[in-house]
Amino acid sequence: MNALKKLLIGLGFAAIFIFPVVQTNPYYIHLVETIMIYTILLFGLDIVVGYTGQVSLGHAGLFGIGAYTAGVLFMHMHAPIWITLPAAIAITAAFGAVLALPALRVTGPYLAMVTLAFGTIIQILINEMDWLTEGPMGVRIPKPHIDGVAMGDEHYYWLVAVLMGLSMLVVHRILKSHLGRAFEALRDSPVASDCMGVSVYKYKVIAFVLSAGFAGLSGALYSYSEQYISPNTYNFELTILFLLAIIMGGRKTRLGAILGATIIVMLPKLLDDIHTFRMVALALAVVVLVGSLVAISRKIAQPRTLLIPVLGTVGLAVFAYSLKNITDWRLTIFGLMILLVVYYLQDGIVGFVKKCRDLLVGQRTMPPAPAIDGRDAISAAVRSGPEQILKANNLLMQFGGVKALNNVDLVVQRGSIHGLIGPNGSGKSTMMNVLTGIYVPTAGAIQFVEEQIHGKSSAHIALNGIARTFQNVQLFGEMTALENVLVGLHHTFRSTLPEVALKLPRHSREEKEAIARAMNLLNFVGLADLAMEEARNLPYGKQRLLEIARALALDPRLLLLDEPAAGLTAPDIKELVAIIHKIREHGITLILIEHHMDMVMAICDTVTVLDFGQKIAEGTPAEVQTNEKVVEAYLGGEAA
Ligand SMILES: Nc1ncnc2c1ncn2[C@@H]1O[C@H](COP(=O)(O)OP(=O)(O)OP(=O)(O)O)[C@@H](O)[C@H]1O
Repeated sequence: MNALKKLLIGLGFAAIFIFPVVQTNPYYIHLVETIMIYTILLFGLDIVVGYTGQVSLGHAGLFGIGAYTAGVLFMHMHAPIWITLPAAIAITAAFGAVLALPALRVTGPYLAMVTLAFGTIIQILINEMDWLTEGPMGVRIPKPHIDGVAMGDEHYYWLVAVLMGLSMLVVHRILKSHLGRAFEALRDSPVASDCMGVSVYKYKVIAFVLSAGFAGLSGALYSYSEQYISPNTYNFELTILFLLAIIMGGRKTRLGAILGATIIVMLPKLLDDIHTFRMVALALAVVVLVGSLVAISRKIAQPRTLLIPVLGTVGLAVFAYSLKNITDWRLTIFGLMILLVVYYLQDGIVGFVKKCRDLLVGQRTMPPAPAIDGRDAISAAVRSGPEQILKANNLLMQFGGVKALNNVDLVVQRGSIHGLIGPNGSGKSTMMNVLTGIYVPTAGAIQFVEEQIHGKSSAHIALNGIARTFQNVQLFGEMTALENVLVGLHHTFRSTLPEVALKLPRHSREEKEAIARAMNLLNFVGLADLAMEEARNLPYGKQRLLEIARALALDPRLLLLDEPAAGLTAPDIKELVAIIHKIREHGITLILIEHHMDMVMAICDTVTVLDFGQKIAEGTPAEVQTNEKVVEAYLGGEAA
């Protein structure tokens, strides 16, 4: 974080703290307090929605659990706030775990469906369980007492402000750590995450439980703030508002959460009064009109694309001044404004402002890459293991009637480069997927080093020494090259969530060591200069090299390269071949799938040839090249 950003955050918090001193009207103090309480929930929701890319429709329910934990503990036991807040966090996080553990086992929209049902059930339960929650009557809960004296409104406001600041710090630290990188990686490419030893299921659950914890804290603070809670508050509409707040503010930014909370709290209030609404509509129209004129004059955008937002906002302003009464139109206007923002600002307001800044001021320069310390990037341990490092027996992989692998045996010698070739559809990629646990073979066994690995998860296999690259590059596009390699180094971190949140020495040390190691790995494949560039912006050839560096971060004994030269230019292929030789010199065994025959014949020690899922030949490149079956099946045209 640069000095200017720190200064702005400091000033922002100073303004929040001074607010109740300069503005003593309790109505406004309460409004800002509500924004801060919602912000805490949105910090957590952004972990699930923005970082892991899941949709939760149950955060209003979780918010309700937090509120009722505080309410019920106070009502039945007169528990003080220092008990109700931690209890709300723990109980809501536990509910989050109960929800997430089954829902996240499967991919797809299950989390959305399960959380939707959960939100509804929670509201019904709160209503029905009068013996605990007083049902529709609701629960009254006074402001917290300290030493027997009730806190004043300002003091409670400051407590909320401190807790929001702490939440922001904790969330920021988590998201900048190996945990945050795991969340982001699993959204960008779940299959690559699993193959980097970062279990998609485990980290989705962790993200959801964390998020639920923040919803619990937010709910408990809300109950003291409102001093009365009832089941109606925690409805589906509130869940949608929370989601919209993330989308409108901008995902993956703390400022986006603050902005989103401000919008969902303030917008309905602004629409209460026709004069305020007119002013807002006019200001919006002027901003959009001037912004569009600047964009068109600088040739940043086409007039055609800006027509609808300009007409929409100008139309809204005209409509505002022609209205006599806003009451009947409130919801429609609210919905239309949200639609406009969601449709036109897909990266949210923060994302839009960043884009405008980049366009008007120019892209910001890349921050400098961390230093390279010159240590060997590859650990010596990768050289160990039995002579036959991989033994696959009678592998059968059946998809319906298709036998993608039909009783294939494969033995790979330690320290060799083993080529796997065959015509399109012969089963090479299926073999990679079976070896890395993406597919569980229908029959057969795989022994890697001393362990039977068939049926084991991809993350387990990755952590036990088999790394891979992908035929279609599977990088974590929104992360930098350095962060991509750091995901590969996830297995080197031992620090726990509290250590990350409190920034304890072990975590700082691990992060420093991982960054140094990642820089050495990037240097190994010649990408050190591009360490701070986002992976999606790298040229294609460099992306393939980055995948190799990321795979090497796992300290693999066996590295599987799936068509690494596909789509590369001749100089890129030369660079790639040099890197493959270097990897082998370090003692790492390689399996190489390639269609570039000259490359396979030049660098492989042994070549296995597949055709229609069966092994038709195996031997040295020279033997394979002259094998009749191979010539017929694969090299037929060229040989002829
Ligand atoms: N998930 C799947 N479901 C159904 N069929 C599959 C699946 N994966 C592979 N196959 C089938 O298995 C066969 C082997 O495919 P595979 O992708 O392993 O071949 P390949 O040798 O890697 O081909 P290419 O060189 O084109 O990548 C093909 O007939 C393919 O359609």
